[in-house]
Order: sequence, then structure tokens, then C-alpha cells
Amino acid sequence: MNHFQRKRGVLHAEAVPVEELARAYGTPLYVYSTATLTRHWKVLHRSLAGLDHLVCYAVKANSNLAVLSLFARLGSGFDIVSGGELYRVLKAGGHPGKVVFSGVGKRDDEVAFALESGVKVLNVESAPELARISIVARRMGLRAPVALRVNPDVDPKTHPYISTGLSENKFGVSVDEARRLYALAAQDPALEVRGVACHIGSQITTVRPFLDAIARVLSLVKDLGKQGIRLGHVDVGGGLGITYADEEPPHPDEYGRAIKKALSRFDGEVMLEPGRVLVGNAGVLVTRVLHVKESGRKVFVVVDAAMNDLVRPSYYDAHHEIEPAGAPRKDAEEIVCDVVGPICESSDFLARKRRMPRPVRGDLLVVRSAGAYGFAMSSNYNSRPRAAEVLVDGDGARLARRRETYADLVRGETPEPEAERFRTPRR
Ligand SMILES: Cc1ncc(COP(=O)(O)O)c(C=O)c1O
Ligand SMILES: N[C@@H](CCCC[NH3+])C(=O)O
Repeated sequence: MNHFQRKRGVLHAEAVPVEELARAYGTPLYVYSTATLTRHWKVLHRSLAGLDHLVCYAVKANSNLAVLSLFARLGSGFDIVSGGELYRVLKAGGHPGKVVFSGVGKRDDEVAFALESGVKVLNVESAPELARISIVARRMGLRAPVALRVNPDVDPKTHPYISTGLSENKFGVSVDEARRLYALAAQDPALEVRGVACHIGSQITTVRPFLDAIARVLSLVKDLGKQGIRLGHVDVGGGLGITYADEEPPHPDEYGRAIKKALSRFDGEVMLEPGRVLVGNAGVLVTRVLHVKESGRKVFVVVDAAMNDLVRPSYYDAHHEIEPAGAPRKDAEEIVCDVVGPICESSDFLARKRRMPRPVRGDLLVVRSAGAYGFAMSSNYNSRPRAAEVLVDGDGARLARRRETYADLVRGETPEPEAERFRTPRR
């Protein structure tokens, strides 16, 4: 369920017509719904009721401060993959004790920042990383709370770029290696073994791969218990898919209940790292039509949003529904077109071979399901300032991040006289 619905033919974000938001904030524009974000988080949280659990929202999906602060107020934890994400979570009022730090490569300064902030746990993805974290913690006179991210070698049947739980992927350690590393970590005074984590991929549309992964993780937990290594939590990662077109992923409630059942006998805390399922359908990208260009037999609808604003179609050939924000024009002919941006790459498209009523210059189009990995993956390519983001709440909206200005684009590019100069040390 999301709160982007048509009323009298006009698309609304909650009670606000999207056209009004575009007039007020300009395009391209990301619009998020507070009601949808809240509802999604609560549904997942409640589906695990009765189980000691923590929902750690995966910040990478949408790291807007207003979104993070909304989740923080709901009591959410956070899954981060960089020092920058930790900084954002803290700025947004997130509790460091509910933060899990994932990722295959953490710099020493990022590990130190996490340890001094008091994060809940660092998910460790290799033997050298475990050794390095131990060194940093020892230097700081601290014990680092760690979990190993196990790669359970199950096929999540998703796009290869976002599959992470196969042995050929760079993520995590095998179950066998985990056994060896837990034994090492348990002996290391600079490390405190807290739990185990796994994350098998993203946009997964059946429960089965999650359950297979959990079964493997639980068998590891049992074996370690026999060796006297008790794990206090199991983190099942994120990855639950959403409907972009005709996918039929399990409802978050069904997914939550399945996880709860699979882990009902586990005596400890269960953690989740959902990203897309919480924010994906809570956001849209609004863009204005610049031209309708006919070229031979092809029709290109040229809009003011581009691959720098939403890279998913170019990058994964991902499908996003696109529809007019206003009431459909009665006399408009149906066309098959490519919806493209102004960037000089042929891969700059938001949709290809898409059937829609022929728009005219100035019309607003809404790209659906853009709340996850939308703005978060945007860039300044072609020196395009990044779009504004607004958070709608009932019949109002507030700016969650202002549109970048041209000045923002060159900020940090120091003019020559003050430029920091690097000198090679004298030999
Ligand atoms: C370690 C980790 N946790 C959580 C997530 C969130 O995934 P999703 O947005 O598919 O829920 C990801 C991204 O796939 C991830 O790499
Ligand atoms: N960026 C991907 C998801 C990656 C998940 C991160 N581990 C997407 O847009 O679908």
C-alpha cells in the first residue's frame, strides 16, 4: 500500500496534488510520503512481534536526513556501509547503539569512528578485515563488537549485480571459514563476538532463499554453541523485493512471519536490514516533458530528469512505471516511446518502448517506485545539480533537501591560489 493515488484523475501524494509540488519546488523532484514510510516500517516491525528483534533500516537505499529521522523516531536501528552513512544517522538523531556497520572494506578511520560512536556491531566480511579491526580497537584501548557476515551460498534469483549470497560474490565468508574465524575472534581480547549476519541479495521476490540462508546460519550457530561460542544475535540482512511492474513479492507481513517462525527457537536477538521494501514505493520522481521528438519511426519523450537523477533503468535495465501527474488527456493518442533525459549517453533513458498517452511539452510525468536507490545513487554527471527532495505529510509538504545550485557544483573545487599543495617529502 502506498499513498500515491489518483483523486479525480489527478495524482496525489497523500492529500497533495503532485502538480502543486512540482510548481512549488521545481523539477526534477523526488517526493516521499511520510504515511507510506511509517506504515512500511511499522508493518515489518509488527510482523516480528513477540520476537526479540531490531529493524535496522539500510541507509544506502535512501539516506535523506528527514527519512532517517522519521525512522529514528519510530525506534529504528540502521544498517550502514560507510563513515558517511554513520555521520548521517547520527545527524538525524539515530541511536548509535542500534547501528550495524556492514561492508567488505572499511577504512581504519571508519572503524575508529564507528567504535568511538559506540555502534552496536561491525559485520566482518573477511579474515584480513577481522585482523585489521582488532588492531584499530587495540590501539584505541577498546573492544570491537563483531559479527561475521556469512555467505551462505544460496541463489537469491535476482539481477546478478545485486546478488550477494553466492560463493562467487565478493561478500562475506563461507560457513567453514566463519567457524575458524569465530574461534580466532573468541580468543582475541580486542574483539567481542556478538552475533552472525548474512545478506543474500536485493529485490528478492520469494521467501525460500531467505529461509535456506537462515537454515545454514542456524546450523553454524548450533555448532559454535557446542564449542562454547554463544552468538547473541542473528542478522538476516535485507533484500525483500517490491512491485515495480508485475513482480509479486511476499507481503512484508508474510516475510516477517516466515522469518519469525524460522528463528523462533533461536535464543537471542533477530536483526533485519531492510532497505528497498521500506522506501521503494514511498517515493516518486517527478519530471517535466521538454520535447516530444520524432526520429524516423521512433518517438522520444525528452524529459528534464536523467540517468544522473535515477540510474536504475540504465544500470540494471530496471523497470519503473511512468504516468502523467495530471488527469489523462481525453483525446491523446497512445504512443510507444522512449522516455529519455538530456545526458549525452545512449543509456540515458528512464523507459524504453513504453506505451503511454502522447504528452506535450510542459506535461509532468511521475516515475514510480523511485524511493529506493533513486536519489541515493544520483550524481552530478554532466554538471547537473541534484534534484530537490520533499517529504509530504497529510496535506502539507516540507523540503527535505533543497535543489542544488550551480554554485554547489563547484563548491570544494578550490580556486588556485588557496589550493592545497602536496609536496613530495625530501629524501
Ligand atoms: C549488507 C546489506 N544489508 C542490507 C541491504 C539492503 O538491501 P535491500 O534494499 O534489498 O533491502 C543491502 C543491499 O542489498 C546490503 O548490502
Ligand atoms: N542499487 C540496487 C540495489 C543494491 C543493493 C545494495 N546492496 C538497486 O537499485 O536495485
